[in-house]
Amino acid sequence: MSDKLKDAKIIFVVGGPGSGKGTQCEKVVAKYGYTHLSSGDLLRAEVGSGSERGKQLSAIMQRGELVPLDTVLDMIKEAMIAKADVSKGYLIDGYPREVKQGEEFEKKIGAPSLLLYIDAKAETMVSRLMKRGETSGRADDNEETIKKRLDLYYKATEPVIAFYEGRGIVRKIDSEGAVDVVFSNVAKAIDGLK
Ligand SMILES: Nc1nc2c(ncn2[C@@H]2O[C@H](COP(=O)(O)OP(=O)(O)OP(=O)(O)O)[C@@H](O)[C@H]2O)c(=O)[nH]1
Ligand SMILES: Nc1ccn([C@@H]2O[C@H](COP(=O)(O)OP(=O)(O)O)[C@@H](O)[C@H]2O)c(=O)n1
Ligand SMILES: [Mg+2]
Repeated sequence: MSDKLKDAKIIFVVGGPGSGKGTQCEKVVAKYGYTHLSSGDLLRAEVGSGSERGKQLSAIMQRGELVPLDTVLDMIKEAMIAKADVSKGYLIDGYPREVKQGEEFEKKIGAPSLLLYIDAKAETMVSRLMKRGETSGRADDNEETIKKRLDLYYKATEPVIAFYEGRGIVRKIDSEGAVDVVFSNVAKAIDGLK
């Protein structure tokens, strides 16, 4: 465990591609002042830098596959440490993607006190992502990659939720409705934290 992050309050935000994780995290930042770290955004920033590592990441992400665990975890940890002195807590969005990622996070950083499970139907997620793809500029917001991201989500990421359910820290949030309705339930889950 890292000293600087020893007592940090950590919330994992998990859900399928396009379920609305980023949308809800923005609202949590506005209301609670938490630090939002989207693993996908961190990776896209590395791709955008044009570095050699970014080029390798870009290819993996375009295929809808997972980048190596250590790469993502190091990026998250670095970003957390950079905010350690001012942060009230962290929203870790889009991580863990598989049980092993969660285990490594806990070894290197710390344990989450809550897992927000943002849940929407597959067809809802696909249609949101197709719509977002019209303007997002994201190379992975296309039909073929969306399908792979979804498949991988059900195979690798859903077991993460079951893993943390065993610890009683999962709060399932139905995200089929309007953004503000979803957020009222997210806020209830966070208010329940002590
Ligand atoms: N109707 C409705 N649309 C939403 C809601 N949340 C998000 N959206 C839309 O769905 C799309 C995806 O939302 P994001 O917040 O980017 O989803 P994400 O889970 O971060 O997706 P990834 O970054 O692909 O993992 C966006 O274009 C949003 O406008 C919601 O609660 N209700
Ligand atoms: N922890 C993570 C997060 C993202 N990624 C990669 O980054 C891509 C985009 O992640 P994201 O969280 O922004 O979006 P979704 O795939 O959840 O819609 C994923 O499809 C993976 O290729 C990863 O490998 N590991
Ligand atoms: Mg996102």
